[in-house]
This record gives sequence, C-alpha cells and structure tokens, in this order.
Amino acid sequence: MTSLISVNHLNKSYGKKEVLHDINFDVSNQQIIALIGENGAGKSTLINILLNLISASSGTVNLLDSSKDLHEHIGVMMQQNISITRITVKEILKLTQSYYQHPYPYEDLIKLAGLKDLENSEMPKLSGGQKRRLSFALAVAGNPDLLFLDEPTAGMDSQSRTKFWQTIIDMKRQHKTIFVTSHYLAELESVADRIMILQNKSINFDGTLADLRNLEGEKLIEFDSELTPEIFQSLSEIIAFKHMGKHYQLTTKTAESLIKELTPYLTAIKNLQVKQNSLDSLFINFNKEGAQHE
Ligand SMILES: Nc1ncnc2c1ncn2[C@@H]1O[C@H](COP(=O)(O)OP(=O)(O)OP(=O)(O)O)[C@@H](O)[C@H]1O
Repeated sequence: MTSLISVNHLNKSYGKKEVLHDINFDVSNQQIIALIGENGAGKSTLINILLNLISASSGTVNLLDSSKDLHEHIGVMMQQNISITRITVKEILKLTQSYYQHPYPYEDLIKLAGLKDLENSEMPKLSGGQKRRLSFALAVAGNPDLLFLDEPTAGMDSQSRTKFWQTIIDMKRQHKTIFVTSHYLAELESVADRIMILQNKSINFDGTLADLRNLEGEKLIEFDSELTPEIFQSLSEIIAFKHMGKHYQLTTKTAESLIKELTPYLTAIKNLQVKQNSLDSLFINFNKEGAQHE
C-alpha cells in the first residue's frame, strides 16, 4: 500500500514548552484513523504540522507522493468554522469547487453534507451545527484523497452526527483516507480502523480497538441489583465502578475472579452481562496508567 503520510522523529516545542516528542507513524490509504488525546495533548498541533500550517521544531513529515499537487488531494476541516457575510451556501461551495480540477459533483456534495434545504441561506445565518456541515462540504469540495477532520461533529445534533459518520464510512469506500480527531469516543469506536493515542507528548498507542482491548485486557460486568453500592465498590477485582440507581457497571481485568467475588450476592443480582469495554473507558484507564508512569 502507498504511504500517504509519513512522520519521522517529529518534535515540537512552543518556546521552552515541549508539546510533541519523537512522533513516528505512517498512514496508508483507505483507512479511518482516529487521533485521540486529552485536552491540550497536542492533536491540533500535530495536524497543523502535517498540513504545514506551523513548522516542527525537528523531524520530517511527508504527505502524499511528492510529485502530487497537495492542494488538489487534501481536504481540511479545522476546529473553527469560517463565516463570510453576504455569500450563500451554494455560492461558497461553487466558488471553492472552481479552484479544483476534479471537484466533487455539486449535487452529490450538498446531499452528502445535508445542505440541500440550505443552499440559498447566507453563511452567517446558519446554526452552529449547520456551519459545521458546511465546513465539511468545503473540505470535500475538491474531491480529496486525504481528509483531515478536527472535531468534526462538535455542535451537531445526534441525527446529524449519525449521518455524518455514515458519510465518512461511505467516503472510505470511495478510497479516501480520513484522519480525524474527536472527543466523542463512542462515535469513533464504531468507525475507526486505527486508533492513535497521544499522551505525554508521544503516540503511546497505535493499533485497532481490538488491540487496545487486548492490551488493557478489560471487561465490563453489568447487572441490576437492589443491594447498596458499598457492597460492590469494595470488591477487590474492580478497577472502575459506576452505578445509576439499581444499574451497576464494574470494570475489571479478571472477569472470572470478579464473578467469583460476586457469587455470594448472585441471588440479589439480575441481568448479569459480561461485555467488551468501550473506547471511552479504555481511554480513561489508559490515561490513568500513563499518568502513573509519568
Ligand atoms: N500557539 C501556541 N503557543 C503556545 N502554546 C501553544 C500554542 N498552541 C498550542 N499551545 C499549547 O500546546 C499544547 C497542545 O495544544 P493543542 O491545541 O495542540 O492540543 P489539543 O490536543 O488539540 O487540545 P484540544 O483537545 O483541547 O483541542 C497545549 O498545552 C497548548 O496550550
């Protein structure tokens, strides 16, 4: 497979503050890559360096085949929406398309971004979620091979989010590669082929969700019970504990041992289920462990 992004020994400091340290990775085509990390971990900094919007302190970044015109092949949706007065959705999209040799067909583009009913609305009059959808359409307008999306669904309602991720899966089927950052891990969980965790200035995990589950070896045990939370909270095999009323959610690395510990209470437990842990909890626990090693 061709390497679309290749990053080697990349470092970035703002003044004396080091933000990225020895970052190395390659991205090949037709993948959805999720870059995740806590606020301030350096995700936007990394994307800005990849896009050559800011410079690295040291190291190298190669994007696409060097013979290609990057402008024609890369689409970008940054965290901030742009807004221009007295220009409609249709006008800005048509204008943007005119800068590209092989733009995404206009009718497909507005359908894709769910903007058909807003074609004649002026940019500043769009709601936050609608502006986000327009930013996405602008990123796709040139029909790029490689898309960078920084917090794409921030401000979108739940229906728009679901539709948005379905569109991203469709784009992957059209042989596009998508590099995305988001704090909505439940959404990324169902679409990402590859997860990269940026923590303590470095990429400390790079693999699939299954790899992360194997690494962390965590399982969720869920059940309903009338018993008091103190009973379950004191079990020795749990690493995280949540309850909402009678519904309990325990995270453990040793499901069998925890079920043994629960045995005395089984008559007061209903709907017991052992589940795979979510990306959200895996990420929280990964970060807790990372903080302990700092
Ligand atoms: N222009 C700048 N000058 C100085 N420090 C900066 C600058 N831009 C970012 N930083 C710092 O670099 C660190 C990484 O910021 P960055 O915006 O890359 O994080 P992020 O992971 O994208 O965060 P978030 O999830 O909140 O968007 C933060 O500590 C931030 O304060």
